[in-house]
Amino acid sequence: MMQTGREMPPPRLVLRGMVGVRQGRRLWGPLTLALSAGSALHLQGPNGSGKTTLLRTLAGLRAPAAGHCERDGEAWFIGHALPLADELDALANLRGWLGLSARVDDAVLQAWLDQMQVPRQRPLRQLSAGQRRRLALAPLALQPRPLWLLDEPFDALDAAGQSALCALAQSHLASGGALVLSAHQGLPAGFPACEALRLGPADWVGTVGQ
Ligand SMILES: Nc1ncnc2c1ncn2[C@@H]1O[C@H](COP(=O)(O)OP(=O)(O)OP(=O)(O)O)[C@@H](O)[C@H]1O
Repeated sequence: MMQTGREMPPPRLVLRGMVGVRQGRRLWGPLTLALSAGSALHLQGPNGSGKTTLLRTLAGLRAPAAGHCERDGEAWFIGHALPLADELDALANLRGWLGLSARVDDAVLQAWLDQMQVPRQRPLRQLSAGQRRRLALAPLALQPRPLWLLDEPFDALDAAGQSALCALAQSHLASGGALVLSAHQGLPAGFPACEALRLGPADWVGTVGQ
């Protein structure tokens, strides 16, 4: 059956003429784009090109120098700095992090930590970098939100951790979510298809997805 515009789901994210500036230098934009449900955007560019700045702006943690963005529903922003306490164990950290929006049963948290092989009763400072990055996948796995903003999510993850993230992304997009991510090393083979956006101080107008 032919779909009319009316029956299409709303885009998960819309940017209108958004410009990012740091220290008086234009990093990117103006960016004008719509990211549809079920679609993924891969931010590309060398160190310092403004990928983190854009992700933080999309998360609402930073104002753009011009233009604006609209999100359809809540977003998870998973960046380099995580809201985790080094002296608490993984279980206590997840209770605090996820409990800010809705309580998740301890049994569910424990089962997930075991499945991801993240030690749950050791202070976080004793975990490896990869174990911490696995922990950072918990919100994505345990609390659905329509938009994911992921800054270098594959950093420090081994092959099994990468596969877990690929599977999460597949099911997120299949259920109508959308995501924007940065990834220096390219994306693993199992990751869903992404549109690429190379950042720079130039006009970029596009639609990602239908
Ligand atoms: N807190 C800050 N104050 C001032 N300038 C900053 C700050 N954070 C980043 N910058 C500058 O903004 C520019 C973009 O940085 P950003 O971290 O967004 O780039 P990136 O593409 O994510 O880099 P990388 O690939 O190295 O992670 C850089 O020139 C950086 O020096």
